[in-house]
Amino acid sequence: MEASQKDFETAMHQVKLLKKDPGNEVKLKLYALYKQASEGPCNAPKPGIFDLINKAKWDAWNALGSLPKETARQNYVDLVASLSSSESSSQRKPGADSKQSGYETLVVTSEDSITKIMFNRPNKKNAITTQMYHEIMHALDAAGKDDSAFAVFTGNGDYYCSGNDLNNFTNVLPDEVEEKAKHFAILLRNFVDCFINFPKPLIAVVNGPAVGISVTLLGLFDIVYASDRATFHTPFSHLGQSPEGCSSYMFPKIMGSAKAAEMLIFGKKLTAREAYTQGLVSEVFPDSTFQEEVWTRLKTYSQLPPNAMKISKQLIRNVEKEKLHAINSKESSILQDRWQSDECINAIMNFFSKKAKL
Ligand SMILES: CCCCCC/C=C/C(=O)SCCNC(=O)CCNC(=O)[C@H](O)C(C)(C)COP(=O)(O)OP(=O)(O)OC[C@H]1O[C@@H](n2cnc3c(N)ncnc32)[C@H](O)[C@@H]1OP(=O)(O)O
Repeated sequence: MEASQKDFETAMHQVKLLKKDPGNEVKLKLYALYKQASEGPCNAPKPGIFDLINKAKWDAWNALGSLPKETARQNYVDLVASLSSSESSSQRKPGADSKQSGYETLVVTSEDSITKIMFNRPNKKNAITTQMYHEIMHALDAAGKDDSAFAVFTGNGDYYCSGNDLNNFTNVLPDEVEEKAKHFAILLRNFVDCFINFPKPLIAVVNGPAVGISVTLLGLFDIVYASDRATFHTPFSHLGQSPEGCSSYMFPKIMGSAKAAEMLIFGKKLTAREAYTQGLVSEVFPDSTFQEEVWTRLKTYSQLPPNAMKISKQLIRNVEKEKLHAINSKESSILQDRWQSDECINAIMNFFSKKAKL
């Protein structure tokens, strides 16, 4: 299948996550393909002979001649995929129980055929920064292709995750608000798409309170285990925002529209038991034995035939995939407007002036 504009945008994000410098030759190739894919054949004036860097870039772009934009886009996506996958395989020893390097906001490990992706900003209650969104997308992409049976998300410290890091919205100058909102909407859509598309069973081990996007995404997980200390809170109206992560569709489907509305419109916080009763959580465990019980169970499940589990997950989920992509796109575009509203801007300012704690 031909690479879409969305694949192209995702690849552009992935390039920023490469840890190793791919070298000048590859960088020139990436530059040339990017220009060809976004602007078509080289139309810029040739730089002067002593302008070595710009001349090298111009030469690389010009060398692509009349290569169609779509082919350039595909080649760009393929090149980035090969750079990312060679980087992740060189970071991992085959068959070893390994902590994967290259992540700053996550701890990603592979053990017992399980890829564990742990939010790792315990001092900030695991709030998700822009960097963390990118690292999660990268980790999911790698986990979808590695030889693990399934992927598990959990949090380091007392929280599972406090949702979007509200600092993502600070330090934005008034004339940048519109552009930033557009940028975040694209990031959000790409981020949630990675969960919709994840091909293997996706499991959440909710070790403590969960807020915002870390809750809404649970509707796209296959199994959710929760400590009895966990709570589930989606304070979108308090923040002048609106639901994401496909929760506007998945939550009413899971718990019925009356219960979903209490959460998504009024921001009602659920206990783990309530979330279980409403079908968002598969099982609740006492906090004192949570880690031991859950991981023992997951290790047993991870020995089941991986292809059978993958196929079953896809059978369950794929019927609604297109619908979920459309819902994600709609939710992201509504949020793009919300982030520019006075309601939202005031709510974020209140959080940082500590007037309003959820
Ligand atoms: C690309 C953009 C995509 C956006 C997608 C849309 C997503 C939407 C959402 O996720 S909405 C939900 C956003 N989350 C919140 O509003 C939670 C805000 N945090 C709180 O209300 C509280 O911090 C708490 C209830 C989670 C925990 O309270 P408490 O136990 O009293 O701890 P502290 O408040 O002292 O927190 C410790 C430390 O962490 C910082 N922090 C916690 N959560 C966030 C956050 N979401 N964003 C930024 N910072 C956060 C908090 O400020 C403290 O920092 P400090 O020690 O003061 O430096």
